Amino acid sequence: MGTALVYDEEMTKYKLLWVDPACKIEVPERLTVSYEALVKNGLCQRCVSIPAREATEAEILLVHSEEYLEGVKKTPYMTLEDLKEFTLQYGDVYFHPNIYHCAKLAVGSALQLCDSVMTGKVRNGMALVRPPGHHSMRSAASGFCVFNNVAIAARYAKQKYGVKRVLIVDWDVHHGQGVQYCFEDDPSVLYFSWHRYEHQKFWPNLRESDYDNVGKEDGAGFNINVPWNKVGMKNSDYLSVFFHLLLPVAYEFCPELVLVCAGFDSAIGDPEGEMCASPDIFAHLTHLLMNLAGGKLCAVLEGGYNLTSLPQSVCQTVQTLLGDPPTRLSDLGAPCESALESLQCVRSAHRQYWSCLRQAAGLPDSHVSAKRIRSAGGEGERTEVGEEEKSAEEQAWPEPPQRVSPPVRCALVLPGGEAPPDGCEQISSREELHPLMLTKLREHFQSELDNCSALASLPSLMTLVEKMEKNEIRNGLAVVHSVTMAMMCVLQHVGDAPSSRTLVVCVGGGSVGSHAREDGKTLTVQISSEDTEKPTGKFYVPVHLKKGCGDASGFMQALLGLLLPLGYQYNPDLVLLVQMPNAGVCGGVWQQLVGVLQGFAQGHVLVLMQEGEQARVGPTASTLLGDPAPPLEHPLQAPLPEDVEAVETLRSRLQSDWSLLQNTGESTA
Ligand SMILES: COCC(O)(O)CCCCCNCCCN
Ligand SMILES: [Zn+2]
Repeated sequence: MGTALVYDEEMTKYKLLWVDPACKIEVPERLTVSYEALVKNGLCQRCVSIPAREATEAEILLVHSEEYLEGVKKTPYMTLEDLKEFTLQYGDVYFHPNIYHCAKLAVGSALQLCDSVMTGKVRNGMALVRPPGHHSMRSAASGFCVFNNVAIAARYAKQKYGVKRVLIVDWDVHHGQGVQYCFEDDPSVLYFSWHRYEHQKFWPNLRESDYDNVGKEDGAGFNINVPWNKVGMKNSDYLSVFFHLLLPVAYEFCPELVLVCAGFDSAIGDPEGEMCASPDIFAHLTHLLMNLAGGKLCAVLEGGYNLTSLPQSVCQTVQTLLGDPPTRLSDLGAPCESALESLQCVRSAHRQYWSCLRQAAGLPDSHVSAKRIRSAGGEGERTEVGEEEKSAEEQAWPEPPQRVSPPVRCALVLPGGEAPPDGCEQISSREELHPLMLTKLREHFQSELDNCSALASLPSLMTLVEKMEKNEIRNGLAVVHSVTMAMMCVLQHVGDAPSSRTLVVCVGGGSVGSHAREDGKTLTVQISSEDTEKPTGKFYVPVHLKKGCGDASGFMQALLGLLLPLGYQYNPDLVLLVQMPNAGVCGGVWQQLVGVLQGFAQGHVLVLMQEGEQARVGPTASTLLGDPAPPLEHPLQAPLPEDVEAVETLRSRLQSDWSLLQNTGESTA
């Protein structure tokens, strides 16, 4: 299934007609440079083009009041003076004779996108629209917004398709107060927003944009505000909030549709955000949301005012929606102190609503200290010399690297005679194993080697690895006689390269062999129900879950809160995912794991399975081919206290080596 792109150049045909410093950044060129970049990068042509349409009045009234609509309806016929007069009643917004028409097209574009995804015409998509929407309220325009495109789309999806749970992720750098007001008492719509806040000193300067606004009445817990109290937030700050807050809650919420208020003023260079995240961060934010809701994701443009970083960010988002592998993010450091304080405040404010946030017993309740932080204005900040002097416009950043999709997406090594699933290539080679490799294997696997079939698939496996190294193949799956033998072969082969870094993920118990050396060429994370005898080290992380991989919530907690931060910070060039014999991992979680891991190493994921576990070849191959993992069962049970304890213990032990594991501020230590 494809990716929809909804765009109509009519929405470029309105602009600011008078002097207003607050509004001059919202220009038609925002849309044209974004669309032209999609065309230039050949992305537009790969999308399914869906026409915009005008929203009907009934659709607009899903969110807005009659009197507000009646007022806006008059603007096409207003003189310039009347338009100015009409505008004065609202904040940081302007009207134009054609803006009502464009606002209806913006809503209609979001609804067209929604229809295309909900009817299965496409898997996901993006609507490039203006005027944006997330600030507009039931009876008021605000912040360049006239109608609340995404809020209307959420109500529309619930009404027309009976969607029971909608997740709205607002990564725009401003708080979408219009969306918050719309759904704050509604438990069927989970609204998540991060936003520049600076202790209420930043627009729209609302007390209710702070982290302690968790929603009201039945909606308590379903409104998540992450205030950025400092500018200069980076990729690691954004990813930390995804790993330690948004993703665990999103998986527990188990949405049937994901809507993104895709504002790109949170990227580097933007005059509004003054943040420092690179445009390719949106490739990863999109990727991390794509396995929710069976992949049903609708991204609707909100803000973004730097005409260089905006199109780059739009292209990064669309390219991920199309299934291209995200770029590798290098030198991800620790989240900054201010981000950690905000993260900790939000987690503690929401702990009572989400079982995934239930911390290990006994950890200090950080709420009180957070109050102190808020009043004190949060000292102790990122003070790289020189960053302050540069204005947003003066910021420089590298063009995001090309994201090339290898000619073959997925290749399989299967036991003799088996046919590969549709869409996959099969690899079988008759070459002999390299003598040195044979010697190495004899050292460790004398007994197995007597069984001649033990070596059968290894030459093919080596060929597969070589093709991945040459980027001829993106990912692969091998069904072998012995996964530990195959693992050693692969690591022996890739280990020769000087700078190779392999993330080894072992699902299930059993010895992972001596490869887990401490030279940094591998980082092994083993998730199982066994207490492995190997001690935890910086490069060997045994995650002991009471029910091993059989318990979805424990596994997801380990995946999101441990494996993802470790993997992103390690930044491997290959991911080796090993299903140990009799791992007992439940299907849904396995496919989530296969899906999420493809965000690393430009998608170079190699899955090893043992003969006899063939049942999983089909589902694994479909996820490797880019099909979204099916949703986990709803509701996700609360993680076992022992599992919470185990993950927390590992995090506190490892976070000095792996700072992306941090999710609490020092200030409460
Ligand atoms: C949904 O609209 C997208 C948006 O969130 O980017 C709108 C921002 C309005 C910003 C209003 N203050 C501007 C002050 C000028 N420095
Ligand atoms: Zn914004």
